[in-house]
Amino acid sequence: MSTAHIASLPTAELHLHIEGTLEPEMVFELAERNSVALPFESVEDLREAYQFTSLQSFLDLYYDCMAVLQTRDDFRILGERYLTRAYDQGVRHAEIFFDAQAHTARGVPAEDVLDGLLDALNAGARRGITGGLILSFLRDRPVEEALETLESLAHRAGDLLGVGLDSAEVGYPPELFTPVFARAKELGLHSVAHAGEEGPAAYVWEALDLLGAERIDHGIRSLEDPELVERLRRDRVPLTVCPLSNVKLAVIPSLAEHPIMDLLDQGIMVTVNSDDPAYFGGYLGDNMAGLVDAFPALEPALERLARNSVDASFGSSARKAELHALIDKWVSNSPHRGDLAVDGGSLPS
Ligand SMILES: Nc1ncnc2[nH]cnc12
Ligand SMILES: [Zn+2]
Repeated sequence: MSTAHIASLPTAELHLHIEGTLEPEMVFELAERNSVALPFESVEDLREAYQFTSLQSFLDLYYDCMAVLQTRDDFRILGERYLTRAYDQGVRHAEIFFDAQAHTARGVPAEDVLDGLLDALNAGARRGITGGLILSFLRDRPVEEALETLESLAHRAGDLLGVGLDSAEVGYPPELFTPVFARAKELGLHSVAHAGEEGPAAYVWEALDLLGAERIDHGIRSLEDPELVERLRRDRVPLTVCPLSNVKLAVIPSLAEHPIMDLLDQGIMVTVNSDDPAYFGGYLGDNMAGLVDAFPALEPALERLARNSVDASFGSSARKAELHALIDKWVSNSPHRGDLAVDGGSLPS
C-alpha cells in the first residue's frame, strides 16, 4: 500500500492541541503582524530548537511561541490552516484542544480564542471537515484557576464539546481536578484527560474513576498495569495515541519500539493522532505512514484504527455514519482488501 494511500485514510483526529499546529513560519508571520519580539533570528533558527528531551523541554518552547497569538483573527487563521493540512491527510472530523489559560495569562480574552477557532470550524464544516472544541486545563497551574476559566466560559458551554487536562503531567495527578470535572459534567460537557504519557498508570485510573474521563489521551503507560489493561479493554475506553509525539518527547526511544502493536493485541480501542504536529514532525497521515513503515504488520489494522477514531469521537450518529461510509470507500479502493481486519480491536496473529 502506498504512503499516499495510507495518508488518505479517512479518520477523526481526537488528540490535537491547536497551539501545537503553530508552524515556525507562522510564528514569524504573526510576530511581525503583532509586533512581538522573538528570541530567534530566523525560521531555521527556531526549527533547530525543536530538540526535546522530555515533555517539559517541549512545553517551555510551546508556551513561548504561542505569545504571537493575540487576536480572534490569529486563532481563525491558525484553525483554518490546521484544518486544511489535516484534510489533506485524510482527517474528516477534528476534536481540538485549546489551552485557554495560556492565553488569558497574557491578557487575551478566552472568548476571542473560542470565537476565532469557531470561525475556523465553521469554515471547515462548509468544506467537509467537521469538529468541535475541548477546553483543556493546564494541570501545572492552580485548580482554582481552572475552575475560574471554566466558569468564565460556562455561558458558552453550548460552543464546547468537552473539557480536557494537559501540560506537565508528573506531580499533578488527575485527582486534583475532580471538582473542575464535576462542574464540567453539570454543564453537560464531555470529559477527556491526558494520563499515562510520562505519568504512571495510577493517573489513568484516577482520570477514569475520579474525573469520569471518556477517553484517555496517550495512556501508553497503562500497559504497565494488567488490571488497568483489562478495564480499558472491557469498557472499550479509547486511547488517543500519538506515536511521533512519543518519540520526539523521548517517552519512547524510537517508532520501532512504540507499544502500539501491544495495545492492539491486548484488545484496547486505540486511535492514532498527531498531538502537536508542527513540533513533532508530522500530521495524522504522517503518523499513520510512519507506523506502517515501522510495523508492516499494522497495515491490515488501518481500517480498524480509522473506525475506532470515528466511534470514539463525540460526533453525531449521522456524522459517524457518513465517516464510516468514507472509510468503506477507502477500503474498497485498497489493495488486498480481503486481508483487511474488519472486526475486533486486535490484530490477526
Ligand atoms: N503532549 C502533550 N502532553 C501534555 N500537554 C501537552 N500540551 C501540548 N502537548 C502536550
Ligand atoms: Zn496532547
